[in-house]
Amino acid sequence: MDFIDDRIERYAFNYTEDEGPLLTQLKQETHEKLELPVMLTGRLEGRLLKLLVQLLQAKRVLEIGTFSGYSALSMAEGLPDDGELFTCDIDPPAIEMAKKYFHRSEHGKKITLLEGEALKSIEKVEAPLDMVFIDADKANYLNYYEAVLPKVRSGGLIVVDNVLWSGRVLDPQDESDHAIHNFNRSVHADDRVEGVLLTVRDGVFCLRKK
Ligand SMILES: C[S@@+](CC[C@H](N)C(=O)[O-])C[C@H]1O[C@@H](n2cnc3c(N)ncnc32)[C@H](O)[C@@H]1O
Repeated sequence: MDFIDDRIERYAFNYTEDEGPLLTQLKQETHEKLELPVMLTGRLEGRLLKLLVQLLQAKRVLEIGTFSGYSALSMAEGLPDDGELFTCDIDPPAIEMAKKYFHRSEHGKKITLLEGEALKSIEKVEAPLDMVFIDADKANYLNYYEAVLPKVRSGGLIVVDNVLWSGRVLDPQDESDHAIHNFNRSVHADDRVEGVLLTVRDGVFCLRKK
């Protein structure tokens, strides 16, 4: 994820709202203890997710791919006290760390963590959803999109991470490259949504359900 100039990335980071001490600590512990800490969204995208939740005045949000809980806690911050965020993952060490931080956060009470395969977890979450954040295995992106779209209310948002895949979408080679490129093409041609592909971090597709 090094296709944006470091100085520009740092500048954007510095002029984005602070994430607060708990999320900074979560980020540090993720880097110390979990594999692939680069998967954590971080301050720039985390604050964007919180902003989107606030702008939508969302009350029900679903996340696919919790990891250590950074993006879940970021979005939960934007929810009202009676808001609900469902998030799911299959990786026990990541789930354990996420639970610890959900417990420590004042926003943790809004979060329900569903353990197991995402497609099974999606079935358990009832409509209507105001926003969905897709950030798990890339090969299943279209499956997740199709599974959540009927549950999203009209005017709601599906936000999809890593859609530029470090620039590899320009010349797809392996299975994940092709999966993401095909996902981008499919949703762009889908009349049920209107989309904007943001060049934030590794690419963030914002798809508004008509
Ligand atoms: C990119 S990370 C999520 C990062 C997280 N949103 C954040 O900002 O910190 C992707 C996560 O998806 C999870 N995952 C991968 N395949 C999955 C599946 N089939 N069902 C549920 N979770 C899955 C992985 O265990 C991993 O924790």
